Amino acid sequence: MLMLDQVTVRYGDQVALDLQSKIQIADGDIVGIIGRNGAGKSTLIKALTDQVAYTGQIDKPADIAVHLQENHYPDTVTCQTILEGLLQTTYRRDQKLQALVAFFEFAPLLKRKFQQLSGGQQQRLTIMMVLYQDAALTCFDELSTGLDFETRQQLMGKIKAWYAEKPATILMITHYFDELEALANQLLIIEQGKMLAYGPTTALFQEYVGAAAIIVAAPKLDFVMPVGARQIAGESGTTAIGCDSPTTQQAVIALLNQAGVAFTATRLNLTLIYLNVLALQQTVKAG
Ligand SMILES: Nc1ncnc2c1ncn2[C@@H]1O[C@H](COP(=O)(O)OP(=O)(O)OP(=O)(O)O)[C@@H](O)[C@H]1O
Repeated sequence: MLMLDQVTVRYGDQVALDLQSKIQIADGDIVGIIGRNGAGKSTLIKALTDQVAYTGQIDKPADIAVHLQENHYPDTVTCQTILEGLLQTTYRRDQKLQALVAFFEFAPLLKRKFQQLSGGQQQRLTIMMVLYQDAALTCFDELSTGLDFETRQQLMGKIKAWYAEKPATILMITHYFDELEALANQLLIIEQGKMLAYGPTTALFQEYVGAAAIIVAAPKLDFVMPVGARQIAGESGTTAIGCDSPTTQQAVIALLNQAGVAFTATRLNLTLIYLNVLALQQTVKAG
């Protein structure tokens, strides 16, 4: 169990994180942490791992593994030497490391130097070192930034498969909501250092979007919404419709089909949760 209570971090005069309430994360939860650039996401991980001073209380496991945004390794030695040096082991005699290297299909790259790897391969090396630790809590900070869609999907698939049978708690910061959808069961939204929403992804969808939603790739629609359906915040150029039940969703779908309009139907969409949490906060501020 991980618990953060009223955690505040200051950099000089600036308050970078001010969580104001209590956050409890259960063992085995995979928590996606999202928010704009500079929201305080990395600062939260830094507080958890004692890289910055904080006020408030944090109860955490003794062993935490962290994947940082930036990783630098020596240029002159091979990846195998980096692995063996940092993990203090010998590849030939370490079955756990061998299994990890096989799982991440890294064996052909062991003799290469770090700078001879592609971005995705560099990430795989770092991820292997993080996973090797088998920590009770693992934090990933933007591990797929700069990678192409396919490489990101592959990495996420690997991480998901690796943890499928393991009781690990994971915090994952990312700007790619699609990759969280497949992985996270909890979502923490941070904005200007404050917690805007935290809870199971399904419960947040229900609360901020509806029982179901429809996304139409057009900024405007020309029909009257059925009862129980309402336009909600969506990505620009699209119209998002929140529905209070699957039946309402079906009614909207029937209208769209009649009008010959293409759409996507969804029961869980993190982008819609995020945009509607932000929209609600702006309404509260304005009011
Ligand atoms: N060492 C530091 N000294 C001073 N200010 C800092 C320091 N590190 C971060 N900040 C500031 O604290 C705030 C939160 O930064 P943080 O890195 O936690 O944001 P983030 O949500 O992780 O952003 P991003 O998505 O861009 O990585 C920002 O305004 C940032 O400029």
